[in-house]
Amino acid sequence: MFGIPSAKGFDSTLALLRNPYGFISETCRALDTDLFETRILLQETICMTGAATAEAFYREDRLIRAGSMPGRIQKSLLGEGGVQGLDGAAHQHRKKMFMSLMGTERIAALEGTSLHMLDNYAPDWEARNEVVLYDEVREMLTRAACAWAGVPLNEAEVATRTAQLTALFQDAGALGPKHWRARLARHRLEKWAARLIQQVRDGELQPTQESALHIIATWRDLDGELLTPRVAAVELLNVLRPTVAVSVFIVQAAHALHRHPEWRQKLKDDEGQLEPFVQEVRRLYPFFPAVAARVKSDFEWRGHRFPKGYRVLLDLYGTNTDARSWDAPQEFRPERFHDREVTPYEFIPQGGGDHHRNHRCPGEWIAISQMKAFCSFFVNAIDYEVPDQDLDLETGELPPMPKSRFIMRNVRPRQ
Ligand code: HEM
Repeated sequence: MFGIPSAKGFDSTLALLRNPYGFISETCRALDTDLFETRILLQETICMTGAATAEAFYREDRLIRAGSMPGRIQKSLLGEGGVQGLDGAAHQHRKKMFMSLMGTERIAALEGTSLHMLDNYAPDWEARNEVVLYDEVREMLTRAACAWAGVPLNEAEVATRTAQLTALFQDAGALGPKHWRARLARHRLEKWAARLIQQVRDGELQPTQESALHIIATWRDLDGELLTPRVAAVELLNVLRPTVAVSVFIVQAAHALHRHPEWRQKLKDDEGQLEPFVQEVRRLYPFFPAVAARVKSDFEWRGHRFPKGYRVLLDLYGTNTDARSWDAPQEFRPERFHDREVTPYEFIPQGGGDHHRNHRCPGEWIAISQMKAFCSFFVNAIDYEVPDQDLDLETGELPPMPKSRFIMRNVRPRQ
């Protein structure tokens, strides 16, 4: 049996914070390995990258999620008691609730709602000299997500809920006041969402049967009990927050269209190119750096010993850009998806493995369909200019966005 190689130094927390998308893969390359041991937040941690390690990571009989997330991420981004921290039968049962929201018709309904929003917003964009795309899309997706989920949202609330839902994914990983802003946003959103759940249970609100609000408010866990209002609130936010977060992918897609203008014409000529284009954005633009689990009991993998209780981090970004799986991995080449079946372990921007059995993101179809709808709108429905601005991705931020948030000027309908 071989020991797992160790990273230099006593603790790698700072190195990871400084370089969240490169630390694991670069350390692996330096050590000529695909996994190594270190300490993160003073805890023994095994970091891994690449498709083979992803396959090992999604062995849920060996690696569990309970207690794997740092408390500060739970108190801001994820909330407590939600599906992310469940294991085994309890996880699979709760996951059914999310998967039941993802039927083809429901995904199409959300896409239709967003397209309707775009039609409503476009005349206003035309009337203004400039628009900041990220701000517009976040607000549109807040409206669309709430409408689709059966959540009432009056006009006076839109700006506040948009800002709060954004704080959950944009400020959670930050240090200092931004992080506290995310925690405050979570506190307020959970109170709001718990009240909605209670109103449905009391018959004061009657969202449609297929809406997320109805399904979550009436879901029963394996013990036959309704979710507590607080846990149901966490799960409702597990639908609203990430749907608004798709705005990041949409801005990244607009950025890719700008940096690779030849793709505008390709997308116009052939809508079959939309899917490879958005898949390449999801592969190459950084979003979530890694996911975490914990070793359930000692096991061996390829001769390496994984001791019980160790935290394990799987490098998502490094796996999506691993030269062992992808030719010229740092080049933007949507055509690589034309004739390629990807395994559930080499292309993992939203986690890997099986959607039903593992913790893989149930929202992948939403992300893909929303990105396609917005890209199609950008190339077929409007013309716009992209004025000089700082379009470098701000890698000190999680997720990285262009500093300018992508300004569009002189938006007009396509003739
Ligand atoms: C913005 C684009 C999105 C990204 C980058 C993203 C990313 C992720 C990642 C990395 C995971 C963890 C996978 C793992 O632990 O193995 C995850 C899980 C999850 N995502 Fe997403 N996601 C996105 C959109 C969505 C959407 C639109 C929804 C729902 C409407 C959603 C709901 C969830 C839920 C409920 C989980 C927990 C699943 C489980 O623990 O079984 N996500 N997502």
